[in-house]
Amino acid sequence: KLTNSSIPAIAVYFGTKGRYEEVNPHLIDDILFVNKSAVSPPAADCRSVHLVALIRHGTRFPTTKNIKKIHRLYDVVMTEASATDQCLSDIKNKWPLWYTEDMDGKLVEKGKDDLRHLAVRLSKSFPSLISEETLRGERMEFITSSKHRCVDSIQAFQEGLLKHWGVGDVGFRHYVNDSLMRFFDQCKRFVESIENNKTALKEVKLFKASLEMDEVCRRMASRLQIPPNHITPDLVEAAFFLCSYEFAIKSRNSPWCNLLDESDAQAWILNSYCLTIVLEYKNDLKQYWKRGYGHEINRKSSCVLFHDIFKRLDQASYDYRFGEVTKAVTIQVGHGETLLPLLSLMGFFRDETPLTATNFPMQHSRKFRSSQIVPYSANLLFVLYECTDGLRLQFFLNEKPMTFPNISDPAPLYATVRNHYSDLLGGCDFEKECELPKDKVKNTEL
Ligand SMILES: O=P(O)(O)O[C@H]1[C@H](OP(=O)(O)O)[C@@H](OP(=O)(O)O)[C@H](O)[C@@H](O)[C@H]1OP(=O)(O)O
Repeated sequence: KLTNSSIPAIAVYFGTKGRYEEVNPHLIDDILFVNKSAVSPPAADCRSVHLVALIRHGTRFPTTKNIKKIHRLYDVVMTEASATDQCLSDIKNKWPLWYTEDMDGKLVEKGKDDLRHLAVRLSKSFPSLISEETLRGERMEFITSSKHRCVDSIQAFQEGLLKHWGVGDVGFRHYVNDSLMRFFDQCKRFVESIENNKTALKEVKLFKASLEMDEVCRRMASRLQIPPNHITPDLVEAAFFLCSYEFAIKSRNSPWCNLLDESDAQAWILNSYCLTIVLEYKNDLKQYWKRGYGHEINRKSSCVLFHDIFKRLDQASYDYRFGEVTKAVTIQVGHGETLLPLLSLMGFFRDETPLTATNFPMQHSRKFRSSQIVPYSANLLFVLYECTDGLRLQFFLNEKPMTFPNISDPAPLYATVRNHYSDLLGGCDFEKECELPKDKVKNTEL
């Protein structure tokens, strides 16, 4: 078990490379703990009848792209750094470079545990829905993205349930559905205008060339005693990622973290030059412009998933009115890039001022903070309850109840939620939104 001193002070800033435990710190002491009052029905006369869970895969290795950057950083530090402090000596003498390119984003053992434990907690939270009986009655469905880390995650989730229920193999199945869980790959407009368009992330590029980032590079160069122009933003980021990966994968507070640790962090925060918060912002800029509010197509590419979720809720609500709810649970596993567009489409974590390269100093209290929203095994839950006055819907992010944007009731009537999203429900057509603009179609045809 980790003690507080083995948790890097900067772990809450790791963004999409952060541990789930950082957003739910009570899990550090008891990974199976469930806050019963947070997940209990909204009123005594309510009973849960349907649940849709959208889950990000668990802790994973770095992608090949980032493993290459880690190797470059290691080479520079080993050949050029001349500082004489303990931190550098630990890196040079005690830290073996163990990342290889074939690890490419695969799920790690801790990642399997993330999903096994989440499965147990969700079963404890919603015992009448996520139950052996529901499973045996074929009222539970498992859907995943085709990526190895997601398939391995859904299998770990199923293992967690079996162990919790104390039963042997029950012939769990899962369905791969990339149209739903990797909609971004199939949305031509997104691929053309964001993924393959160098200018789509220009704010990220500009921020990498900003004064803040420049200062961050200079500070790291001076810490290592390396000529300042030899430390690039990519290398500083590699050190940040290394600290986060070592911690998430191996639960180690590695010497790379000490390199980033600034005892005078508070003062630097005031100056906007704290290494960690600058790097956190850089990552949030990527998420914002690639998966969030930055470009409309980011959000709209998730229309297909949005409709699928409401189709399931509608079906449950229809069944409820005319008999018994047949399907009880859908568990869907995907990526950060599955969850963030959907959250943005639904209006969560929207800041009045867009995140840009130049307004970092005024974004300290921004809502769009990926560390809080999409750590490994992040999850969105839509839970439908039957209550005396009708069906009600509750939304949870990372097992904590959240209100829908502009609806104050924590568990509004399902009809109210449908009404709130009526424009999206009546439109938001994936095919239409994802069509290439006419001129682009011509270009590709030529
Ligand atoms: O910066 P990396 O290479 O880790 O980016 C990954 C994505 O990770 P994220 O930016 O969310 O931290 C990864 O998302 P995940 O939820 O599956 O971890 C994504 O699938 C992958 O394509 C990488 O994106 P990129 O296009 O290389 O930036």
